[in-house]
Amino acid sequence: MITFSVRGLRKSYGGVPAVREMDLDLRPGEILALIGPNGAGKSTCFNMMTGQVVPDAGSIRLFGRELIGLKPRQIWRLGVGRTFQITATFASLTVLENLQLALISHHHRIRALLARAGSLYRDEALALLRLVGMEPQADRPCSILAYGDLKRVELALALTNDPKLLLMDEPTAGMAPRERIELMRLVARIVGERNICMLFTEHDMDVVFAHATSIMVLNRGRLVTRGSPGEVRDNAEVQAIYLGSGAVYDADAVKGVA
Ligand SMILES: Nc1ncnc2c1ncn2[C@@H]1O[C@H](COP(=O)(O)OP(=O)(O)OP(=O)(O)O)[C@@H](O)[C@H]1O
Repeated sequence: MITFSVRGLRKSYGGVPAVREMDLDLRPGEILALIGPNGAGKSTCFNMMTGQVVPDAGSIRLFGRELIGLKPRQIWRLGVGRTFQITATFASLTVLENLQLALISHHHRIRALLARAGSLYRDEALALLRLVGMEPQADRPCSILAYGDLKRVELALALTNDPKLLLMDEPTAGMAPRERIELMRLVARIVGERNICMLFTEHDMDVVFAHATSIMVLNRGRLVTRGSPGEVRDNAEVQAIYLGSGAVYDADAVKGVA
């Protein structure tokens, strides 16, 4: 069964192609890394999938339903969850309140918010915080959280719409190596348990090769290759792109992956 499929996706800015003819399929349980040097087109792909950028051509389907033409909010409601490179929580609200707010929005209950704010979706919010290991910090303001903890709150926020596809834009950026491993293990567990699929961009090759089940490489808007971590590691064009771009491509990062 295919959860998410993209065909012939294209986007140019001022006549300059940012993404040319992108195709991909995602199945439940799959964790696909979208990698490539700066300017390869990764963010543009992401933004088209979430409805923030309108493609010039192509098709983006979730369970066969066309997403192009829908507003970001409609796409979110259909089950595409997203985290951002920059953490996007309300700093003055507590961890629990942030989760409740997202759940209130998901259940179309913003108007009821003023009347019964404190108790709305509290149990559901606590369950999601438990899932990401943040329940003990539920009552702390987000502004005083450690960065890694904030990323886990963000992951919980991305799960409030019960996503079938989770999009994560550089999920581990700014995190310490140990925190990166922990976050990605948590994500992999959630993807497995909920039988959903995940697509992520990432500059850290340690994270990509350790956690992706498949990898897609873009360069200047063009698909270079797609395959298992082992296949991508051995691809001569991929090695040339990374060595030529000056981007970090640490051969040790992929040792033992085949
Ligand atoms: N809003 C925009 N207007 C004009 N050009 C854009 C716009 N957004 C992206 N581009 C161009 O499209 C190309 C792809 O950019 P994109 O941000 O998708 O790449 P990326 O792979 O995400 O890069 P990075 O790793 O640096 O985030 C680049 O040449 C970029 O300059």
